[in-house]
Amino acid sequence: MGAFERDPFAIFTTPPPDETPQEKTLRERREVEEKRVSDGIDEEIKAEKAALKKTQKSVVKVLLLGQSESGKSTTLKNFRMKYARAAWKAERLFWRAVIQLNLIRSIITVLDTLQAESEQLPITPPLPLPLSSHPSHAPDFPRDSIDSDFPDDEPRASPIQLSQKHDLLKLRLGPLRRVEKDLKRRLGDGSEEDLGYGAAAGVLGETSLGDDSGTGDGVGAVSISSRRGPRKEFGVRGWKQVLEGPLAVINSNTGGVADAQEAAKACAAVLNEATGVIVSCKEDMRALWADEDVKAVLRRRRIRMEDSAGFFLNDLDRIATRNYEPSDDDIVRARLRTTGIQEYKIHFGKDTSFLSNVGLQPDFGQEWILYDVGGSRTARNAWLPYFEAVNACIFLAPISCFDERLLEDPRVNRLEDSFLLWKAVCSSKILAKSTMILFLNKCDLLKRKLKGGAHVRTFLPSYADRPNDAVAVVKYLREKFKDILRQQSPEPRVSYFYATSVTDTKATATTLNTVRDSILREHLKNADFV
Ligand SMILES: Nc1nc2c(ncn2[C@@H]2O[C@H](COP(=O)(O)OP(=O)(O)OP(=O)(O)O)[C@@H](O)[C@H]2O)c(=O)[nH]1
Ligand SMILES: [Mg+2]
Repeated sequence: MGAFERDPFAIFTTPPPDETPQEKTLRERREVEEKRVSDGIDEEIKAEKAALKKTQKSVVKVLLLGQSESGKSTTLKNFRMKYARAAWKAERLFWRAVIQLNLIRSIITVLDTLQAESEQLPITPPLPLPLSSHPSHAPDFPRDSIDSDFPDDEPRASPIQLSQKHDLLKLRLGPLRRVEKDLKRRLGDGSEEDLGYGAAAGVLGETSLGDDSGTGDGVGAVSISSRRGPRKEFGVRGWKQVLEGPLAVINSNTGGVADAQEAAKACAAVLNEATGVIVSCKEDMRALWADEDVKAVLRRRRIRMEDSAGFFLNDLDRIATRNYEPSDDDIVRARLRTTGIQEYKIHFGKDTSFLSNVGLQPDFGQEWILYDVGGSRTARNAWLPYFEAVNACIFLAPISCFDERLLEDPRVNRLEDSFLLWKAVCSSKILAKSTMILFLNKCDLLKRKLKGGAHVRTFLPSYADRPNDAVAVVKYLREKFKDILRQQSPEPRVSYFYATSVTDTKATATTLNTVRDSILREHLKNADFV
C-alpha cells in the first residue's frame, strides 16, 4: 500500500526527497507558524461555539399550560405588567377595545337568555354531569348526574313573564350586535372560530392530551343553550395580533403613506363609533343589568354572569364613557381567548436578579421566553413541538371549576380535565427535566362558590366529609396533584405548588418573584458551563 493510499493528503506535507538543510529549516519554521495560526483559528471556533451555547443556555424557556380559561394569559399579563412595563403600557389603549367587547358580549348573553326565556327553550342542564369519559384515569368523578346540590334557591321556578319594557330594551340595545362585529373585525379578522363538535386527537407521549368535541362561548359570556348549536368564541393569536389588528389594515395597503393614513383613519373611526354606541347605550345597559326580572331569569337559567370570564357589567359607569382608559386591573380581568402559541420575551433587569451577585455573565438567566398556548382540547395538539429544552412549566389548574362542565365536551368535569392534562404533562418524557410549577388557580372564585353553598363532595366523592371550606379544599387538591406528579414523572423532579388568584395582581407579583427565583436557581444548577 503506497503513501497516497494511507493518507490522501500526505503528498502535500511530505518533504521533497532532495530537500537541502536550509530548505528544511525554512519549511519547519513555516510549519510551526502555520500550526500556530491553525490552532488560533481552532480556538476561535471553539470559543464561538461555547459562547453560542452559553447564550442559548442563558435564555430561560417557560411554558404556560392548562385548560382553556385556566388563567394562562392572565398569568402572562402579570409577568409583563411587572417585568415588561414599557411594552405593557404601550398596549393599554388596545385593551380598551377588548374590554368593550367583553362588556358587549355580556349584554348579548343577557339578551339571548331573555330570548330563550320568552321562547321557553329548555334550560341547559345547569350542573356539570360529573361524568368521567376516562374512568380509569379519574375514578373520583362518578358517572351519575347530581343536580340537587345547586345552591340557587329557585332552580325550578316557573318561567318569568317578560314585559314590553324588556322588549324595548332588547330593541334599543340591538346596535350593540353590530358594534360587536366591528370590534371583532378590528381586533383580528377571521379569529373567531367554531369550537364545533368534531373529534381530534392530541397525543403527548403515551398519554392523550385530549380529544376534542364540543361547544363553547367565551368572550366574557357563559353558555346559555345547547339547542342553538355549536358556539363561537372569539380569540386571537395573542396580543401581538391584537396590536397588529388595526396596523394590519394599514400594512395591507401597499399604495403608500396616503393610503396607510386613510386606513388608520378608517380604523380610528370604527373604534370611535363603537365607543359612541356604547356610551349611548349606557343607561339601557344599566337598566337591563339592574332589572329584577332579568336577574330572576338569569338565576332560573342558572347563569352566573359575575363568575364568567371578562365580566365588566358592574363597571359600566366607568367603561361606557368616551375617555375610558383601562386600568391594570381591567386589563388583567379582560378575556381574550388565545389561539395558537404565542411567544413573549421578557428581559429581567440585572439588579433584580439574585444571580447578579454570583459572578455570572451579565445576561445569564435574564432573558426569558414565555410561551402562552391556547388551552382548548383541539389547541393542545400544537403544544408538543414547544416542549423541547423547556426550563419550567407553569401549569394552571382552576380549582373553582369542580362543579363546571368543559365547554368543548359537556360530558367532562373541568377539574377532571385538569387532572388528566396534568397527568399527561407530568408523564411527558421530553419534559422530564423541566421544573413543574402548579398554580391552583381561581381560589377567589372557589371561596365565593363554597360560600354560595356548593359542595365539593357532590362532584368529588373522594373528598368525603372533609370541611367544605377553601383551605381544606386547596390542601386536598394540592395533595392530589402532587400524587399525580410523583406517580407520573419519568424521573424525580423539582416542583412547586401555589394557591393563586392571578387576577389579584398584588399577591401574584409576590408569587411571580418567588417563581422567578426558583426557576433561575434550577437554571443555574443545570448550567454546566458556569
Ligand atoms: N376571578 C378570577 N378570574 C380569573 C382568575 N384567573 C383568570 N381569571 C379570568 O378567567 C378568564 C380566563 O383567563 P385566561 O388567562 O384568558 O385563560 P387562558 O388559560 O389563557 O385561556 P385560553 O386562552 O382559552 O387557553 C379571564 O377573564 C381572567 O380574567 C382568577 O384567579 N380569579
Ligand atoms: Mg389565553
